[in-house]
Amino acid sequence: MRMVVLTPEEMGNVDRAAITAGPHDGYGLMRNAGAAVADLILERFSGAAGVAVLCGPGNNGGDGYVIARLLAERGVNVRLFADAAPQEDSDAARAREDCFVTPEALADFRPETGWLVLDALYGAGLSKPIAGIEAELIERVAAAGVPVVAVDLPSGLSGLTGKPLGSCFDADLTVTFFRKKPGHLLMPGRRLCGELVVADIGIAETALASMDIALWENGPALWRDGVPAVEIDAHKYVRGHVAVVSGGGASTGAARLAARGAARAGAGAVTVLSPANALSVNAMHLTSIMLRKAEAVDELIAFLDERKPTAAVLGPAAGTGERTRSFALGFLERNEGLKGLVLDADAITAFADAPDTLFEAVRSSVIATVLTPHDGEFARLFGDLAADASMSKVERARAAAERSGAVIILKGADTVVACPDGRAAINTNGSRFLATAGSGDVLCGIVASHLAQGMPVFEAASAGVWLHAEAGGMFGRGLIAEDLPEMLPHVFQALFPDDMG
Ligand SMILES: NC(=O)C1=CN([C@@H]2O[C@H](COP(=O)(O)OP(=O)(O)OC[C@H]3O[C@@H](n4cnc5c(N)ncnc54)[C@H](OP(=O)(O)O)[C@@H]3O)[C@@H](O)[C@H]2O)[C@H](O)CC1
Ligand SMILES: [K+]
Repeated sequence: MRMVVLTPEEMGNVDRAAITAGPHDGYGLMRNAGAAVADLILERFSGAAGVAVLCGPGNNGGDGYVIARLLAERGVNVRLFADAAPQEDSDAARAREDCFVTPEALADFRPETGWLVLDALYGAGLSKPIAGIEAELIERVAAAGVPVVAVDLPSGLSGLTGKPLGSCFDADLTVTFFRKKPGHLLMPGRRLCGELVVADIGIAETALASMDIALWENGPALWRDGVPAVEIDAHKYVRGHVAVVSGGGASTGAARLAARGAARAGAGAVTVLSPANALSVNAMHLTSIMLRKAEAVDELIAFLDERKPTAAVLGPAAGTGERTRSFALGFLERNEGLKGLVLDADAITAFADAPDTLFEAVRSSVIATVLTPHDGEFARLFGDLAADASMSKVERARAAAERSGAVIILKGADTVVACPDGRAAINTNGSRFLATAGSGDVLCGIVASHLAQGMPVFEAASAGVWLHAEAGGMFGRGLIAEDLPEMLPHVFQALFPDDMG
């Protein structure tokens, strides 16, 4: 199943639609939410000496009152801490009335060893930084190192951006409802949530039917059907031909890593395009991958006319000068044969002084273009978006995609893929071991390979990011970039077990 991600605002719309459709009213959903969290606490923290429930003034606090009552009814030692009473006649007010545990002042809360803290201060309605006594209390809990279970979101964390607004709980377990929100998946939110559980609270799947869904957690369900099958009568050029541009004599490894990634990801043929001074070093290290001299753009054009590659990679250690700029524009001017282009690293930096030149070329090109910046490279092309701290990583990537006309792979521990049409995916299977030199070069090759095989661009980019991360995670500690292409067959075998033979 595709893993839909809802913004807090969209979740509010779903709540309202579900309440209108029935059978649960708002208090019914709140009771279901509270029951889901209480059950998890009983299951996971049965050894706790007690549970300190911290309630805020809104519906997140309302969930807290339900949880406090249910746990107390089951014989758990419960202390309840709350200051402001919920708004009269609200669901949270009903939950407080139905809760027989007497509230104590938040200022009196002291974390106790062996107890669990249940954080129901703020959730989706966080509207400003947490300050005053609540901020102090968050610091006390962190200093005591006691376990924290957060309702919906760790209080202080923005469900939209994944960034803390002032003080923020660092939870061991976060229980959210119906669907994940961007703040659960974007860093540092993903880390601050601890383990994330999505609980069913009785909202029907049909609540999503009328919504314009444009954000997903990246995973095979998003693109698996688009991965081209290898037909029984396939020949190598039917399986796509990827061209990878190499840098000069002392910087050729990056292109070979991309080329190897492209080959292992299924392209039938791969050619490295090399300047004259790097031909012999490339020749010494390539076997199944072809090699061709392309010193200047006329040689590139001749190669494209003659060999008709279906996708290309430009950027890894290619240099930031005129050759790279003219190659990028040369690729983008093609109107037949070439279906996809991945621009990375030096091909991004090469346009730092003239981003509009690149964007105009991308927008007027028929070639599906993917840009794969890390944060530093992103800032070189999209300085204003990078500097806008109010934007989430998803919003930044989407705005950049819309402006440039390219699919953006904004890399990091929480890589975001964004399409000019607004679709976006947040990647969550990233391995910390991927932080190694050359890893991004392999990613370019994998993405280009899928483009070369005819996969649509958003799916190709999302598949490439996920497969690359999965390969890194499967290898684990000790990973170097050379290992990534070699892990791909294992990743594919796990993903397509029927594809053997
Ligand atoms: N998603 C679902 O299906 C369900 C969600 N539930 C729970 O409801 C909360 C969202 O509830 P909401 O009342 O909208 O929001 P909060 O409880 O998070 O907080 C709103 C109140 O808190 C005030 N506020 C916000 N930030 C601060 C702050 N930093 N300091 C002080 N006060 C703050 C806010 O004040 P305003 O001035 O902004 O109005 C509100 O008074 C969701 O997270 C779930 O836990 C349902 O229970 C079940 C269904
Ligand atoms: K919370």
